[in-house]
Amino acid sequence: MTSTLIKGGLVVTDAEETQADLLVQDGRIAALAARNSAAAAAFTADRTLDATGKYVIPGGVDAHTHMDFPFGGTFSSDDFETGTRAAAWGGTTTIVDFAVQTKGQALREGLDRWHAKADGRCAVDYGFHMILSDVGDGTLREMDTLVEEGVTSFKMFMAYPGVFYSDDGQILRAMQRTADNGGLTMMHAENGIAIDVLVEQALAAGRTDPRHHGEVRKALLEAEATHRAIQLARVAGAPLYVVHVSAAEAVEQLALARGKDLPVFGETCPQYLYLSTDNLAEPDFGGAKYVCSTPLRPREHQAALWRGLRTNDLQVVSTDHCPFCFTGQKELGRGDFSKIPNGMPGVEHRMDLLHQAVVDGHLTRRRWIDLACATPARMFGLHPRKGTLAPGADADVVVYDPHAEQTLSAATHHMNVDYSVYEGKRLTGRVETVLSRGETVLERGTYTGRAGHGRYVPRGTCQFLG
Ligand SMILES: NC(=O)NCCC(=O)O
Ligand SMILES: [Zn+2]
Ligand SMILES: [Zn+2]
Repeated sequence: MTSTLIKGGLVVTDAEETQADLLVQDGRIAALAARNSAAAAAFTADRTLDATGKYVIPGGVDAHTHMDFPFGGTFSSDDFETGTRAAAWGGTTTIVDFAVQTKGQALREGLDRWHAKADGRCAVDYGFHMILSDVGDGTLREMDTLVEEGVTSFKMFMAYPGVFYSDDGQILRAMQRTADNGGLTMMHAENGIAIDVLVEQALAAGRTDPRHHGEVRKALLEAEATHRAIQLARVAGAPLYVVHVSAAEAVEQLALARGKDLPVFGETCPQYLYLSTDNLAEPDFGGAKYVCSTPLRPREHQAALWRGLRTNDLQVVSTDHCPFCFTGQKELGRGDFSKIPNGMPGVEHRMDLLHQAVVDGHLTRRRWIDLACATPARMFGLHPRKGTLAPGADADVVVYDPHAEQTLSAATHHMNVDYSVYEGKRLTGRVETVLSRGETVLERGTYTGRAGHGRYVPRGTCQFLG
């Protein structure tokens, strides 16, 4: 395997920023040395990448994607091949996707199915969480085996009754199991039973447009479920990670719990930071493009999310990448917003949108890398192999041009979906070159990766727990 010297850039990790050169050998980071030092002068490699004026950062870790995911009678439109290629374009070199337990099935069947979907098709490395949708004695026993195998996190849903929903008893049992086996419960925190009542009432009153999706999925019902999940986790003595937090009131619940030193963590996504209920109200059924759950909120919620990211009441930004084409998929919900498949595309743009947050003064550069690389790697047992630039780590490296200008558009993105939720949005900063385990998958804007390069990564347990 070729060795690569990345020279002249500003190396940014969650811990420090240094003018340093970085040597990659055999797929790993071999060494870092300060610019112009004797150690740097001694570096030799088969090829040199000039990163002058650029940042050299760890490859992104997106801990929340849904490739080829069944929802609302259809499947998300990116499979593992197209979705991980788009991830590579955007500087994300590891994804953690959600394998699904179908009702009546063993976890093993669901996990095997997800391995079959991904095996030999990925451009970048990947791991799996497991969605629990049928918690009984067998499922509880299987959770222990999965943790030992490297599937160390389990998503449960307080939403979607009749589909993925678990009741409080099932949630408590699964949490008790993780208290013993070291797993981490990831919670979709919305009161789905109450939401379904509001959905029924809205449809009966003729309120069928996409914007009503946002109106019935109330912030208070996200906050209530977040509060309940935290109390159940306390009773179980288990840690909790709340996914796709969008409501200010839910951030408040996380902050209260963290103020008590409870092992409670939270994730938000770029769509909640940049989009709002204004998008859900776009005419001619255009709002359907923005239907996801938890839903987009009124703009006022964004300040609480940015603050939560700064104060560490929220620790991770993932994408919840779950794209459905407008034509033929989102359209399933014309005349009934509850039939619009939930989810939106995003895996390609997370690193750039968070860099824009640095440009806009919401985050520091190191916090950008912390939220997008280091903390998701630690949260899901991948650090220091992933999420940082240190000797011995996988050489997942991005050369990032902080001055390049770009305009996001469906015409130029690489995700397999026929619209962009950020159509026309201008960003400062762009991924230039990407290495995945030392192999170049993107070189100055030309894709050089291949399906099958990406490997399955078994994970350890959450590294924030004592
Ligand atoms: N978020 C969403 O709308 N779709 C994907 C499934 C989930 O994460 O709840
Ligand atoms: Zn969810
Ligand atoms: Zn999701």
